[in-house]
Amino acid sequence: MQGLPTIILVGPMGAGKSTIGRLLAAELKREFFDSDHEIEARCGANIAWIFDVEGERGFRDRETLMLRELAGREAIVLATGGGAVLREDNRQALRERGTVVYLATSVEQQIRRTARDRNRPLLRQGNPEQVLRDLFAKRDPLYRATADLTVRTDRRGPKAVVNEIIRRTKRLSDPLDLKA
Ligand SMILES: Nc1ncnc2c1ncn2[C@@H]1O[C@H](COP(=O)(O)OP(=O)(O)O)[C@@H](O)[C@H]1O
Ligand SMILES: O=C(O)C1=C[C@@H](OP(=O)(O)O)[C@@H](O)[C@H](O)C1
Ligand SMILES: [Mg+2]
Repeated sequence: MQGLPTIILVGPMGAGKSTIGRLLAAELKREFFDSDHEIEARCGANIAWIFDVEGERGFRDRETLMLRELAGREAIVLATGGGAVLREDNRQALRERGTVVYLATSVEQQIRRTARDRNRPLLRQGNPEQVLRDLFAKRDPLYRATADLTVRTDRRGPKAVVNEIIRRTKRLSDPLDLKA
């Protein structure tokens, strides 16, 4: 086996994609990319500003271009934003280019983990709990349809989640390695 293919993390806000992606890349000695950070760097503005000025549609167009570009890189770890699975084009690009891992978590944990962050514009309109529940209903089937495997992140810390991702992605790439 030539090592693991690119690992792509999908899932809702506060599931831990950015945090776990960075740790996973360090553990695997891979380059790490976070599509939101790359969009911000290229645009010279933060996500909240892009939503304010260009609307969600403008952000999604930037996201689609960035995902296509990043998914083309070899053997990286890629953390996506929570809405990356909304467009069929995105889902296809992610599925084609790597092992996709759905980081799943409870709405209660999402609320705790996102409470202090001001850079998630979707959580600044209306009641965050209701917004997160509505997004879950719409997006959970899309995360499942895109992902090769699902890992829960609500009941353990990032390091334990990283270890489970490594163990399960190895098994996917090399099913006959019974030690994995
Ligand atoms: N498994 C976890 N256990 C505890 N806290 C976590 C876990 N994963 C992420 N966090 C914390 O939750 C917050 C949001 O995580 P983040 O990586 O930004 O999520 P995402 O990129 O999926 O929106 C951060 O403060 C992070 O430290
Ligand atoms: O769920 C979403 O639609 C979004 C999630 C955010 O990323 P995180 O999931 O990393 O918070 C960011 O891309 C943007 O605010 C939109
Ligand atoms: Mg993130």
